[in-house]
Amino acid sequence: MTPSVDSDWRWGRSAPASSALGDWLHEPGSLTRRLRRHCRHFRVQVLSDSVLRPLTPAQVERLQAGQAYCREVLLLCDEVPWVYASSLYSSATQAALPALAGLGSKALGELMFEATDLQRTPFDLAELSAVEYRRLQTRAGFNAALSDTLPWARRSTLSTGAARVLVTELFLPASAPYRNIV
Ligand SMILES: C=C(O[C@@H]1C=C(C(=O)O)C=C[C@H]1O)C(=O)O
Repeated sequence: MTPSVDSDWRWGRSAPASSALGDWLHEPGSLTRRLRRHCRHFRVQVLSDSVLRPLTPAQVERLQAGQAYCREVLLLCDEVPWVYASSLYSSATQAALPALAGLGSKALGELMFEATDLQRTPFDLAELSAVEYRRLQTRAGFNAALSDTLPWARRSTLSTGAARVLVTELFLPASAPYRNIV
């Protein structure tokens, strides 16, 4: 696997103030839990769950050293893709949180947000260009047509005990933030 493409997105953006988009991008709780409130049927589609190599220097810095695993999913609301998410974690995290290996179609958040000591770093935001979005779709193997607004992503590191997971979430064009739904 090549390093995850989100490492070269233009991070560090500020979300539009007092907007539905800003509200979703800064959701501190489980995104899965919030999405479920808007869907009759919610599901996780696993796109890939594999060993990632080589790591980019930025990823080595944010993760513990050693081998890294990358899980990529789509979160679907009533069969419409609303979020693309990638989760990067090291072999040390895999050892500290063995349930990560067998997640399958269970949402990562339903595991991580059970932890009473869960901590989250501040959100880093990016607005993707049409080229970056198309490149991600091609590599990750999903199709969710762009609309008239460019999609926004957030990333932060979730940690519990010795486990730490770098979670990147991209709100896809059909999702609530772009339809002024909170
Ligand atoms: C971290 C969460 O889990 C969600 C589900 C994910 C998965 O199943 O891989 C990844 C990122 C999140 O969008 C959450 O619910 O906040």
